[in-house]
Amino acid sequence: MFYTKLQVQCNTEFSEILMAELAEIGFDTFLENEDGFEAYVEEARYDAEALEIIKGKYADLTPIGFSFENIEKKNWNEEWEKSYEPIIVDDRCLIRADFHKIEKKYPYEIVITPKMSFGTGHHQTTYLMIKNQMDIDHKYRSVMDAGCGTAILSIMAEKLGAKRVTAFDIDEWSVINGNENLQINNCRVIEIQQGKISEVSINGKFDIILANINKNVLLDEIKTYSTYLNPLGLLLLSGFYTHDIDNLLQEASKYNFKELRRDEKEKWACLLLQLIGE
Ligand SMILES: C[S@@+](CC[C@H](N)C(=O)[O-])C[C@H]1O[C@@H](n2cnc3c(N)ncnc32)[C@H](O)[C@@H]1O
Repeated sequence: MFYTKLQVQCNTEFSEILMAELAEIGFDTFLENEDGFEAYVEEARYDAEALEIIKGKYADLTPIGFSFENIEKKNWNEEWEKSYEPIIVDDRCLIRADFHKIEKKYPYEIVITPKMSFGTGHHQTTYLMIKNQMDIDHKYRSVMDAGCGTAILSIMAEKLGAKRVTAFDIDEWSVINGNENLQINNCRVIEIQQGKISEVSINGKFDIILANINKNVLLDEIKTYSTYLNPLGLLLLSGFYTHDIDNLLQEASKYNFKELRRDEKEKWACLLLQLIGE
């Protein structure tokens, strides 16, 4: 069997939406790389016309490049594994796929099977979230993971001692892939739902909310996060650039958040906020 491998060159802000569009036309594995991402589809399901429609839809919004090659299935796993490197966050957490050999033990280890869901640790924002989570006391805390992708942050939360994690994502692939990853990592306290915060079922309040989504969704939802946090609860945000920090802080200040810490990696930002009294 042959697969078509498509290399998509695009601005990182468009990766997520383009992956979703390609998933609609049969692509089922996505891997981010320096230029954008790789997408794979069985050759028989490759639909050049549908791809042209997607190209046309985004042509005026952003420059996008597509190049493709056909790969035989026997080489396909090899190809995919070659381009998926393990990640070490801060010398404390190893994020790897199950086919990677473990060469050194780290205090934390997360196994992620990368499919189409965002969140393998390769993106700066996931890296920043994991790094900052490791400095937050999660023991016996209740945690919300908004926009969970592969559920990588939920898995980290459980490994750090969280007593319950409510995770959700608008993307149904995230629920499927997230649950696979929960199994591989022997997680017990995480529940994943599909939908936005206003659509999923949420019980009680939380000590920590993790939200790595994007600037616009965060600006819209900061108010809602404040209603789900216990007093002095923590909100860890990423998915936006350093130049968006002031905008987010201004919105957060309307709902009694104060900044505890900021971090950045290659222009991507991460903010740790705390809900203070009225
Ligand atoms: C930047 S990825 C982060 C994934 C993962 N949490 C991580 O840190 O790697 C953002 C995720 O949020 C999801 N998403 C986008 N808008 C959302 C919304 N309004 N509510 C919930 N999830 C959303 C996307 O489907 C995507 O999986």
